[in-house]
Amino acid sequence: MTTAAIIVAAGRGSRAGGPEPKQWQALGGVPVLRHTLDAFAHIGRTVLVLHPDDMTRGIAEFGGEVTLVAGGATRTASVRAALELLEGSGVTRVLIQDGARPLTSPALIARVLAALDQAPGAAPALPVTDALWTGAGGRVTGARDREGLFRAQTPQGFDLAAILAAHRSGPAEAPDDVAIARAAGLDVAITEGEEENIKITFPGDFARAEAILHRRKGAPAMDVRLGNGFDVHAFCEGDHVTLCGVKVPHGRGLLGHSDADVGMHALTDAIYGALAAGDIGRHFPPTDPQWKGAASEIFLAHAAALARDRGYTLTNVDVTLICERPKVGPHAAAMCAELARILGIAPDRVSVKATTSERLGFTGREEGIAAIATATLVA
Ligand SMILES: Nc1ccn([C@@H]2O[C@H](COP(=O)(O)OP(=O)(O)OP(=O)(O)O)[C@@H](O)[C@H]2O)c(=O)n1
Ligand SMILES: C[C@](O)(CO)[C@H](O)COP(=O)(O)O
Repeated sequence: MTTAAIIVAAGRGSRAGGPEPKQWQALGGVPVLRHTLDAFAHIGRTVLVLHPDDMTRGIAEFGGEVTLVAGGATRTASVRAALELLEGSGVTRVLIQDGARPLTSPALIARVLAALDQAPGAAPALPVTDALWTGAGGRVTGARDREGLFRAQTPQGFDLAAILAAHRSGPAEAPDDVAIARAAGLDVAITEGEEENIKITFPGDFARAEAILHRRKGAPAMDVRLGNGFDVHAFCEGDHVTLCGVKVPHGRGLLGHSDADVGMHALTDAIYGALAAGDIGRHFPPTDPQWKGAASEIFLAHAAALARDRGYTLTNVDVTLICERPKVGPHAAAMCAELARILGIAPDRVSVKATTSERLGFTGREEGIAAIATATLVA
């Protein structure tokens, strides 16, 4: 019996976002695909299916260890390309794996292979344990029986001749290869899947996968990130300043492209910093006229949403405003409440305080206000 792994990685990862398709993004310092290939290295022969645009990179990074083939417009077409390539190669069975599932364990692969000895198809799955509802318009409209329902995973293993024939005669598109196999009447055994055998699908899955990797390496599961931010705005003509979302009466205003909320800007940068996601200017360029006079709440809400999307919880933030005047103390509680509202966290996780610079420097000369901020994110 000669087995080959087929790793399909020709998708564009549109739901995961990021600067490049998810299979190329870093996980534990190397591309997601590196982990997936390593998990199947012991199988001996691997066919890696890549998007035509990625072939040059694929040859450079993995050319020496796998057979490369260009994928199609759908996952089904990508699998088919690899199956056709393997026909007549001497391979008798295949394990078809999502490139975006980097944490598949040797034990799970062994279970699929063992089940393949008894059936022409075998695939890992986990029973549905949560209650199942139907819903519409944000309301529960009914319930479904979860008995006998499973969440499908990969690798899905098959007799090569049987699954190739099923693909040739089957639907052009299907959710997975088990669906293709079943449409052709093949018997598919269910083997035990694993909660950690996740497919990277959404942005937050990267943080989940990182946490699993850390735990497997014996490192603490918790990913704690700290970011800092600093900002300065000069005084100008005006009758108030906006600080941490609160309008504070003052004999001067603050100069800036947006509403010049120096405290909120420092905090926004602290969150971007913790995420290693650049700074406020990268996400909201000052050259873009649409941000002229904008409420800084937009920037802070964006940074908080980015943190949530990546799977982080904002555990606390701390802002220090540096100015001689206006006096911040009487407004600090309102500022904390406003920041907490925008961030979607409890007010007791938000601190706003102020200090003077003892009349030294530009803040001491009352030429402007400076702010520093810290944010902690945990996944
Ligand atoms: N034309 C395609 C589409 C998907 N895949 C692969 O199939 C696996 C599972 O698909 P999915 O998670 O849906 O990946 P994408 O199609 O890349 O993601 P999205 O739907 O978010 O764009 C991935 O490893 C993906 O690269 C593929 O090889 N060829
Ligand atoms: C094949 C698969 O991974 C089984 O769970 C899945 O069907 C493919 O991914 P998608 O997110 O459904 O496109």
